[in-house]
Amino acid sequence: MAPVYIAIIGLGGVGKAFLSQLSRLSLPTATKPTVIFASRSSKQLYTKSYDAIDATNLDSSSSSLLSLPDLTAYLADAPGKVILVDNTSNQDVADAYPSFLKKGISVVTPNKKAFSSSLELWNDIFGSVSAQALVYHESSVGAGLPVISTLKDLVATGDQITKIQGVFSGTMSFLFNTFAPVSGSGAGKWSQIVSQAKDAGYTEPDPRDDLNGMDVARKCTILARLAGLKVQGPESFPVQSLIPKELQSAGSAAEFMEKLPQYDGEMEKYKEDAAKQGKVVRFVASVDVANDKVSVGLEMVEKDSPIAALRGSDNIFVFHTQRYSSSPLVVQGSGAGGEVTAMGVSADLIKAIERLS
Ligand SMILES: NC(=O)C1=CN([C@@H]2O[C@H](COP(=O)(O)OP(=O)(O)OC[C@H]3O[C@@H](n4cnc5c(N)ncnc54)[C@H](OP(=O)(O)O)[C@@H]3O)[C@@H](O)[C@H]2O)C=CC1
Ligand SMILES: N[C@@H](CC=O)C(=O)O
Ligand code: NA
Repeated sequence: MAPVYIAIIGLGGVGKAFLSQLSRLSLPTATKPTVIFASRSSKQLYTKSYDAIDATNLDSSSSSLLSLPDLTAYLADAPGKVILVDNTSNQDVADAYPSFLKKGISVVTPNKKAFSSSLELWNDIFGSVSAQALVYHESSVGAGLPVISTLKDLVATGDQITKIQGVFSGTMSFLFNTFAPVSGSGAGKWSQIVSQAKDAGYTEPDPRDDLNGMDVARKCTILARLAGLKVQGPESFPVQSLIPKELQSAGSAAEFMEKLPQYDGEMEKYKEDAAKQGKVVRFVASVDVANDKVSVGLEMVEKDSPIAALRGSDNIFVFHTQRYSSSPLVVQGSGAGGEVTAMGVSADLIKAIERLS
């Protein structure tokens, strides 16, 4: 059997957790993968002769930097099957998936960018998939929760999706569950809780990508496309941003975080408005397949609703389908963080290896 090689791009919160899970994967010895390439934004580690590398040594590496086309050529010439694990949120890497796939390199990733940008890129990616070049992206929605696989199974077995709704962001869930809990007055100011979410590894590399609603909009785009809607992209439907107007053009993420405390009052107002109605405010998403409508934004929800009952960084995905019409299929649990996201990536890797073997 040909050896299986892995190239890992991105060793941040998810990448590091993935690396530690990789050493414990339950696979037959003959199919155990060998890591031949690892990179961060300005470091790469590999050898010309495709030797096994120790990715934990990446920071002391002096390997010369390969461009994405050079990396594609390097991996395409490897003497075995190659799986690229993209643990970045980088658009350029995502844009290169069709080139990797066309060269027989499979892709496993939690990166949402490739699947939620233009429909053209989506079609190019899935048009480039073959028996030798697979794509798995479970953790791009709901981290390791079985959301993509469940939706694909429903569709592949002939069910009709009517609507998918819920809380699709670990960051937003944590923020509102902490800031506006069902009982009590909340555990701090909005900006402090945003910092906690960032420190816990729930946010995107730039937390503004969560707060502007785009992370949830990207997940909705992926789910909508898998459910059969031709959504053009995350900007083609209404998305509510929680970024204060005055900070929309703030420079760096650090600058944004520094100024955010000045606008804590805006979120207090939402909390108070909901409390006056005996409700709590939550960031809710809806992919209404039957009516071809997608929306993302704040809603006042009843305190005894399943959405209000979420804890920590939990997500909830409620699938209403033709089969699950009287009682929806619900997927719920921790929806962000390095370990649970890496679990989805590692499980995808196992599936890819099993299918390639
Ligand atoms: N964290 C979570 O809970 C979840 C994350 N995801 C997705 O997982 C991915 C990773 O998230 P996370 O680990 O939290 O993010 P981090 O910011 O912690 O890590 C990102 C990593 O990508 C590297 N990187 C960025 N651009 C490039 C590039 N062009 N070439 C090589 N490396 C690059 C960074 O390098 P450097 O170290 O040099 O900065 C860093 O190591 C994202 O797509 C995110 O949306 C999905 C579900 C949940
Ligand atoms: N930033 C995202 C990470 C997972 O996709 C979130 O908070 O859900
Ligand atoms: Na998932």
